[in-house]
Amino acid sequence: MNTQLALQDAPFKRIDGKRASARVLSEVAEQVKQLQQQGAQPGLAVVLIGEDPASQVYVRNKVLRAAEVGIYSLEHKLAADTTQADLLALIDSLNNDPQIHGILVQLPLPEGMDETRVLESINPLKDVDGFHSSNVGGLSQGRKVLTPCTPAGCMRLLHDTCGDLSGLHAVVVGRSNIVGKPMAALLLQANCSVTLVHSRSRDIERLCRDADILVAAVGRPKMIKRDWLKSGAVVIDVGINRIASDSGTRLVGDVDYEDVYDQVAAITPVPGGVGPMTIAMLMQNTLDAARMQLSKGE
Ligand SMILES: Nc1nc2c(c(=O)[nH]1)N[C@@H](CN(C=O)c1ccc(C(=O)N[C@@H](CCC(=O)O)C(=O)O)cc1)CN2
Ligand SMILES: [Mg+2]
Repeated sequence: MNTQLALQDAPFKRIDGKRASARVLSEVAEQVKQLQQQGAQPGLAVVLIGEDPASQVYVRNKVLRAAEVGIYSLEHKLAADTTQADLLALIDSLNNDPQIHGILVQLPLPEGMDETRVLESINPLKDVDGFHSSNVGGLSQGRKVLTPCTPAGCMRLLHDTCGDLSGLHAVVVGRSNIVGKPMAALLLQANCSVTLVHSRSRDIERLCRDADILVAAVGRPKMIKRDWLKSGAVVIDVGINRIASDSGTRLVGDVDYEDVYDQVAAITPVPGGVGPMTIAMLMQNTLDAARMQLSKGE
């Protein structure tokens, strides 16, 4: 097989997630406007428990982006010592609120809360994170369901960069429920041959070297080096790792960007790659959820 990918209108190696996310947001804004002209208004509830500083930033950005695209949003900030019963009661009220089409509970939850129990309590039709087992199952069967935002954003970047992915060998590093597993399912749906590698895999470097597309989602700063990649691979770096620097801390991915740059056909930077796509795809999911519910008269 020709290992050099035919890249789609991609004169630059650096895959610009900010620019791609702005395109998604402007498409969503246009479609929200059309819904509004029919008298409908998509609504999103964002629930944050506790005071994790990174989560606070992500939630603030979600609410800001919602306002920009015309989605009505409500932010529910709960104290770190909120009981699980109170959180479940809030989710129940949002499940029954006809103005709310999307519900998102920011992760990670405070220690002691049962993440599975909480995520399973969200109405799957309003599950704009795509984490409910009904949506996870639907995704693995190739049904059209609400899909986790980060993997959906990675797919959008890959299609923009490579066009058709059929027949390519994709290696996903990391098997989390939020990224690794849904990413593997989406790549399979796009007709890739998929290898999912993880901390127990043997000879990870050899497996990675066979990748046409490599998606890194392990949370280990700069783990993937030049000699892990074949020449001309396309690399999507989902890692967001804060490391110490001269001026405090800085963000780096799971891939050693500078080291691999000459080896790859295209690569997402950190920051400015996958991250901005996560929130843009959340807006897309909220719009899709609203459309689904409005068409069912819910
Ligand atoms: N309920 C959810 N919780 C979490 C999710 C999720 O999709 N749903 N994902 C992450 C956090 N996250 C969104 O919630 C998120 C992470 C990163 C970014 C982003 O834009 N990153 C920037 C850098 C930002 C920074 O300086 O920290 C980038 O990579 O350019 C957006 C959203 C875990 N929790
Ligand atoms: Mg892992």
